[in-house]
Amino acid sequence: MFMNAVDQTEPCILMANSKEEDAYFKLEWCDCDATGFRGWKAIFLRPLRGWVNNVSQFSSSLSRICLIQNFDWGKTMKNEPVMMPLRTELFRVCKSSIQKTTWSKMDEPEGVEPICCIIKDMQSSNLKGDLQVKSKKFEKMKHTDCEESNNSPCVSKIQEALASLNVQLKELSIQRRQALNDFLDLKGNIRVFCRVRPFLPDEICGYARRVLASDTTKLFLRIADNKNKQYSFDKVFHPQSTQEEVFSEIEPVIKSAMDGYNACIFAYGQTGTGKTYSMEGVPSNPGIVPRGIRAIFEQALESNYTFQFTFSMLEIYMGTLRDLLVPQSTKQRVHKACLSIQMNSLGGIEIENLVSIKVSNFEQVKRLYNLGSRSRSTASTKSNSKSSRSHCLTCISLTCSAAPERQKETNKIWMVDLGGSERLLKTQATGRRLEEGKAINLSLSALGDVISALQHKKNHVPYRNSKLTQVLRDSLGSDSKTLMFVHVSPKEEDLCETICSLGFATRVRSIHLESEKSPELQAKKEVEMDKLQQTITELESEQKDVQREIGRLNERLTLLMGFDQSNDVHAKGSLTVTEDLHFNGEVDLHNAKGFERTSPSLPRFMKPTICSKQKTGSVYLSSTGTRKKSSIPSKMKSMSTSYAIQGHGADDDTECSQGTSEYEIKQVIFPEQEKSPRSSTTSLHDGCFNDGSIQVKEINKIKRFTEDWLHLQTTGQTRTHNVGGKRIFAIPVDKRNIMCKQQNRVIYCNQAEIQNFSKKNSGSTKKTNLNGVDSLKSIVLDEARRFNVCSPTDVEDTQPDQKQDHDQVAAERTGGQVQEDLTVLTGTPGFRENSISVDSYSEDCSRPEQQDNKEESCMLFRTPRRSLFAIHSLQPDQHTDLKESMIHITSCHDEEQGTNGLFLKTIQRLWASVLLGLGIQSLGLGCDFFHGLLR
Ligand SMILES: Nc1ncnc2c1ncn2[C@@H]1O[C@H](COP(=O)(O)OP(=O)(O)OP(=O)(O)O)[C@@H](O)[C@H]1O
Repeated sequence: MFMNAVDQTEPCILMANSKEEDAYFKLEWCDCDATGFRGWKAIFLRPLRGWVNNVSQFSSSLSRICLIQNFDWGKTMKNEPVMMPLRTELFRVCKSSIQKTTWSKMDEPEGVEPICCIIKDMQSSNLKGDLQVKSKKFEKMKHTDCEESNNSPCVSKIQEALASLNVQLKELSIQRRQALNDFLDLKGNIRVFCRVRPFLPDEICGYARRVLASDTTKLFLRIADNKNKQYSFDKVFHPQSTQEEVFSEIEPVIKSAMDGYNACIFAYGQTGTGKTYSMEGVPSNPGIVPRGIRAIFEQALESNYTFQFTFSMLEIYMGTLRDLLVPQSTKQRVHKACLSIQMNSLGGIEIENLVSIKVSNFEQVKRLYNLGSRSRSTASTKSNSKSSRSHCLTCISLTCSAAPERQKETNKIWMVDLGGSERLLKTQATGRRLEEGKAINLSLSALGDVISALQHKKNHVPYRNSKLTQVLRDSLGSDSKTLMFVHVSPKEEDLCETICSLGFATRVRSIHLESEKSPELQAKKEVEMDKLQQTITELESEQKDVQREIGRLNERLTLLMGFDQSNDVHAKGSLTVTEDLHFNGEVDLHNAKGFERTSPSLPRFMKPTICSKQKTGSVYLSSTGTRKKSSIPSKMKSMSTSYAIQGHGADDDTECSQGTSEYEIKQVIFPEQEKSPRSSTTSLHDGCFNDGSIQVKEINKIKRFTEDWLHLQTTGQTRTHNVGGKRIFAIPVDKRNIMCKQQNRVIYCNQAEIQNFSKKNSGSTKKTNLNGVDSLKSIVLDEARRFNVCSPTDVEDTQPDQKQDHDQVAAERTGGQVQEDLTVLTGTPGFRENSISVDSYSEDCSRPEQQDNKEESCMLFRTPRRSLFAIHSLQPDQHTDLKESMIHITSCHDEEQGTNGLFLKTIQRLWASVLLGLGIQSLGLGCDFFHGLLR
């Protein structure tokens, strides 16, 4: 018996009944382990079938429970009154078991008392002690005797219970994740479905011959009167299948994505077969994308972790990547940022310059999606009056840093509405339509090759053959989940296209066909899948129970302690995505290289290089807190402008990029501010600084500055310049008041003032002296950079021809008029600040397109447009930081004027020396380096 085993200080095996599965724990006597612990340790002995793979993780958490208690069981066993803590401990270790209403004694190892008996015993016995077990489910937590006059024992009990519940939740989550993954593995990580479109109202005619028939997994095609062909799929959706039915196949993949796996969902098929209908749906009947996104948010809310989501949308049009969330117009096409596909050190794909917007609820995504869809390239074809002429890729990226059991910290779901495959001979397309068709077919064929190679587990997977497969590289294959919906038309006249589509499907699904050859294997697989499905459902309901209990205890703790315990590490379980909602709406410009957030005060040479970051892996891991690059083109156009690609006849026009303006994006993210983008200076007041202090004024100045500047851009009065390989926004000085920086201040001045100023300083060709510009500026920018208020503008986003253009402009520079004080806001480290002559901008302004307005002079601001968004999205703690930085700014003002200047300068120098030393050390240069220098 158990007692005897303990008395004899022999290792003891306990049986815990959970889910009718056997879970064994070993209680091991430990004389002295590495931590100095002496006593009984509960060690997980055997994984639950198909649930727990990581035994060491599981056992370590159990061991930790013993260690937390630090209870020497060996010493106390002989003493009956102190049996209670031992039993409490067992109760805790096997807490998942106590939820069961029935306990079986099956497979009991001889001489071992099952844990269920101990727990039953505990329920009936009236033992002394502070724990009363009153019912089978969490009664310990529910009835913690808080009637005591002194709250602290009660608080500690709740905290203990919370800690224990959190451990339990984690275990359940691991088990559920594993079960789900096993389930999807059995189903197949690459699955192919077929959806048959119904006849459309104008296609229905009495003599239409049916060429398609289907059952749940097979599609029968009548290719001649006496010849049928059969195709197998994971599932076939017949014409009457609803969007809900289709989405039921997506749901497990969404769950898997919540567990940290990448996922990719495609809609493939001939033009006009319902790809967009499946992906997007219609307002009355939404498709996979809206349903999927809604499900993601719902699951995040239910989860006990905090998630961050970003949304991006792009299209691949004739082999070119286009950001659908970036405002574009005909003119801007020259300046628009180039999206380039990069791979980080961990093999993750990132698209440099792709705008990704932090989102926190379904409505935001919906509005962004609608904006993006409007910008898609569409055209009228013979088969579809609004045919998509590109592949449209929608991406939701999920980041959850506090969940080690997730597969990846950041993962993504791609939902892809592929361009319609078409037989060019049949469509008789010419001109641009022909080119578009060719490009689509080529990339679809490349996609087929990749999926087929993955299915056959080939050594070489030809990802590089198309932009589409390059973008999706990390979401196709390995442990990613891929679903392909092949759409077919029911029409007889589309038979050839249908055969082509089904041929594609067969190719990408080949491995499954092989496995289906054995019906026994298939039957076995199905039984196993049913079991796993049941397990998942049970685990999910258990998880919900535990989460509810955690929430309840947290509330109780809050009441007792008078503050929100959700910040407490033990109460972490109650945190949900809503926590993150305050920090929404930030336009997050992807930096594929994932620069980590380095201190802006470090000189550039001290900062880790990309290589060193890749070595340490920080490139990938810090991707969420990265410096962001700006890619938004400078001008914004009102929506609804469409343009034709030049050089083609009207018939060839492809509507694309219908001018999603930044203002529109802002409206999506900050609807409450949409009426007056210029007057929304109150949000910071609403945050922390509503005391009217000087710091607040400074913040408001900066905010006004960015807002005015944004306004200028919104009204199209800015242009971009390419200087030193950097993309820079320039603001022409016109008759309206503009802001400029002079003598350490952001000031507002009008045209006349600027001209006066320019005259005073005319003739000089001095370079911008940033040392003299002002400390305020650099500090503000440093701080801004730190919070991503001022996103770095060192975007290498110009096309090669633009770079050339710039070089030419730079060579033509002559003496300027606008001088250093009407100057440049400093940029990111590494920008050749001291070598930038403001002259270039005045010169630049005299280029042909600017000459129309002779009065115009130019100002250069390296502040990107996203500043405004980022300022709005500062979190309260960031406000505090900013406030501190403003205090710093104020002190710098004093420094220049006051008597403490020398002292402060000395401190600054000392600090710089320390940073220098640290930097050198971080570069890994030790004593040898210094000796080398001295030699
Ligand atoms: N399952 C369905 N039920 C009802 N209508 C459908 C269904 N599938 C497609 N349709 C209708 O068929 C028409 C064409 O569909 P859709 O635009 O989605 O095709 P597509 O494959 O995306 O075409 P393209 O490749 O040219 O963009 C639309 O009017 C759509 O509403």
